[in-house]
Parts: sequence; structure tokens; C-alpha cells
Amino acid sequence: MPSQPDLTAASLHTPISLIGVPTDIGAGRLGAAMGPDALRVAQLGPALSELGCEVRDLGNLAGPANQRKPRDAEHGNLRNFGEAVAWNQAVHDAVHGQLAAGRMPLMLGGDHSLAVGSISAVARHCRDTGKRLYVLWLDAHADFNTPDTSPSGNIHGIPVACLSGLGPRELTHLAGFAPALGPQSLCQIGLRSVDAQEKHLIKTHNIDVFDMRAIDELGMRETMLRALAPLAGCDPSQTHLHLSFDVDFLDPEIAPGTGTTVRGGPNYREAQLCMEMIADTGLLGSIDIVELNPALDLRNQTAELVVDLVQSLFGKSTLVKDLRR
Ligand SMILES: NC(=[NH2+])NCCC[C@H](N)C(=O)O
Ligand SMILES: [Mn+2]
Ligand SMILES: [Mn+2]
Repeated sequence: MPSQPDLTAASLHTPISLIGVPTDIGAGRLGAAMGPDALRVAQLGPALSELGCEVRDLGNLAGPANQRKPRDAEHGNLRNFGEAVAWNQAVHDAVHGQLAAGRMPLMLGGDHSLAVGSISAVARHCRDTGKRLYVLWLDAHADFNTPDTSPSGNIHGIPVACLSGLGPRELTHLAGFAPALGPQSLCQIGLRSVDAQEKHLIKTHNIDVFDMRAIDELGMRETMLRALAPLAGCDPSQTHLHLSFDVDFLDPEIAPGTGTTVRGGPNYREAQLCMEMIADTGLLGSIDIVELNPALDLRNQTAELVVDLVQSLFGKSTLVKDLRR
């Protein structure tokens, strides 16, 4: 029997701020800008209140309009660069403000480019407070392209590189320093579609990766034990765990509502176990939910699944003999 986690730990009691980021400026197709509302329709806020969390919905951030442009040689051959920078500045400021106020920011995306802003803000907060930062990146993709290697020019494919200090200064230095994230502070799980040059970068940067082959071989339990091992024994008051959850991490059979599906992802129970083991750490300090695309969803089923999984991050459990939940 594994030792029981201390469920009185901080994260269960940290008040939550929902922050809508209605943009798909970094994605190849339109629709993720409607993600925040789909999560609200699926009752994300009430689902967390039901678990005893204090939840405040701060509404949607404002940002530039979705004027989609072609790749632009002046901006590293990326698409919609200026707009993505403006959105990320807004995200950075909002997240930093909520953390400073002692609240847990939960981003309702929006495409994955927003993670540059959110994680930069978390990194800045951790530097200000002397906390140790650890990021779990759940995704079918590595999002480790640079402007030079990106096959698409889509900015949602480059956030991990930007956070690692590779990319345009406007995105690498949002926190005021770079890199926002050292390789020891990042672990990627669920990868199954990684471009050749991304593989090279992951290797040279020595990023911890549990790809789908690892999950197949180890199972989700052992994968998560290993992914969370660097946090063993950490003092909750000195440690900040950030979860960046790309909906395409999930198998498209259960989560069709996202723009870049890749088959062969975690199933419902594997995803639940993953969330429950993250919850058990008691260290969760901030979350991105990204790439939900209601235009591609079926009767909001992907949004409802995400709400179900987020409930597991906050203590909903299938453990029968644990009366604390
Ligand atoms: N956040 C995502 N869904 N990213 C998909 C990235 C796909 C591809 N690697 C690219 O750079 O364009
Ligand atoms: Mn992805
Ligand atoms: Mn992603």
C-alpha cells in the first residue's frame, strides 16, 4: 500500500481564479478562442466549488483581434507574432497578479502559445518568493520548435523553446529574465508527434520526456511515479507545481474537440490516474488548460471530459476507502 498523501496540503485550500484567454492566434485553425466559454458551459467553476474550492471567475482577458496573417520573415517567419506577444503579455500580467494575491490561476485557453505568458509569470513568482518550480507538460506534441525549425510558423508549436530561452526576445524575456525554465524544471508526458528537429533539441537540452512508448511500457502509474519523483519530500510551502495540459494529450477517441489530434493517447482511466497522482502531491500551484476547440467537438463532450479531469486534480477520487475525500 503506498503511503497516503497529506490531503490537508496547501493546494486543496488555495482559492482558484479562472482566467479566460479567448485566442487561437497561435494555432493553425480557428476555434480554440471559444474554449473558455465551452468550459464555462460545461460548469467548470461549479464543479470545483462542489469539491469545496473557493472559485472566482475573472472573465476573459482582452487581446488583439484575430487578424490572421501569413508567415512573416521580419518576425522569425512566425504567423501573427505581434498579436501573440500582446496576448502573452496580458496573460503574464494576470497570472503574476493572481499569484501575488495568493490565488491559484487556472487558465481557460485558448491555444498553447499562452503558456509562454503563464509559465513566465510563474517563474517570476518563484524567483521572487524563492520557491522551486516544476512544470508538467501533458501533450501529444513537444512544442519545442524554434522560429527556425517550425514547419508551420504556428506559435503554439514553440512555447517550450521560448521558455527554454530559444526564440524571439519578446517571448523569451516576458518575465524579465531568460530562460524562464531550466531543463531540470520541466517534464513532458504523452508525446507522440515530435518533429525531427524538436527531437534534436529535446536531446541537447536534456529534457525529461515520458513519450507514449514509455507509458505503454511502464504503465501510467510508474510513469507518474517517475515524473513526480523529483518532487518527493519537497516542502509544499517552498515548491510550485505548474500543470500545462494540452487537450490533445488525450486519445482523440475520448477527446475529439481539439485542432491537432494524434491517435494513440491516454484513455479515460489512464488520464484520471495521471490527474489523481498530480493531486496527491498537494503541490499544484497553477494550471493551463489549452487547445480545446469547441468547433471540432461533439456536443461539448471534450469540455465535459476536461471538467471531469480537472475535478480529479482537486481531490475527486475513485478511492473508496479514503474517507477524507
Ligand atoms: N500546441 C499544439 N497543439 N502544438 C502542435 C504543434 C505541431 C507542430 N509540431 C508545429 O510546430 O506546428
Ligand atoms: Mn499538442
Ligand atoms: Mn501543446
